Amino acid sequence: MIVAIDGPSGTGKSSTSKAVAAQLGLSYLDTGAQYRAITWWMVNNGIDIDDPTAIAAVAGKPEIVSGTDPGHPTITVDGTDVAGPIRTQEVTSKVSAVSAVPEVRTRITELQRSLATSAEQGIVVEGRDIGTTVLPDADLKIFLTASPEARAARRSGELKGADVHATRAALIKRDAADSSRKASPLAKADDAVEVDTTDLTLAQVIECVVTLVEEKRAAAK
Ligand SMILES: Nc1ncnc2c1ncn2[C@@H]1O[C@H](COP(=O)(O)OP(=O)(O)OP(=O)(O)O)[C@@H](O)[C@H]1O
Ligand SMILES: Nc1ccn([C@H]2C[C@H](O)[C@@H](COP(=O)(O)O)O2)c(=O)n1
Repeated sequence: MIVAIDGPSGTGKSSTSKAVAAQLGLSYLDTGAQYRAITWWMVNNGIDIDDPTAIAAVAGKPEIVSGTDPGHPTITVDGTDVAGPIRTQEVTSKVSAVSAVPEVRTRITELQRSLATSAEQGIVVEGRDIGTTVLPDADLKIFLTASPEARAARRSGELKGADVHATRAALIKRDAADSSRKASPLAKADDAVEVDTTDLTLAQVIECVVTLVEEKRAAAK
């Protein structure tokens, strides 16, 4: 069972995917963390983020390893645990530029496909282009949405004290960059089920996705 969960930032992809995977005994892969990890490496190694040619030239250098246990997801770069550093404002503001470079996407997509095919019990993979490009044959594709207001309120709650208007503007900017890049943009696959989470609690979204997975499993028997 391969489940692809895509959508803009703050729609609940990570929280939902982790919980669904844990509940159903599946592995879990946060592909955004991989793009953040390669961005962290670029920043740490002084690569000019505004120079796609410079990024492309070194895209194959860092070794990125993702742990896929939904109860304890991990991410390392060249053996260093970067779970904390990849969530800084600096990385968040630069990740769209780095992830738009085709050589970066080719590299990370290979990693994602290899992890998905080696997950013996199945896997929930979340990101922006999983249903359209990375795993177009996924058994179930979900596209989560939510209003910018709801997403900004969720993120501001997480980043205690953050201004909700600035948070809303930042996530709209990142979504626009992720949706308009040439290489594998953020998009809903034609055969994805769209779930608008604006007025749903996280528990309701998890229940909805678990039901969709169980229906797929039953239909496959
Ligand atoms: N339905 C919901 N109702 C209320 N809060 C939610 C809901 N879904 C997620 N959240 C909260 O919103 C925040 C963002 O959720 P999450 O990180 O899962 O989103 P995401 O889509 O993975 O975002 P990103 O793509 O930016 O990583 C978290 O604090 C999470 O607990
Ligand atoms: N499949 C993916 C996943 C993520 N990205 C890029 C675009 C996002 O802005 C960034 C960080 O993702 P997040 O941690 O917020 O989920 O990574 C992508 O291009 N493709």
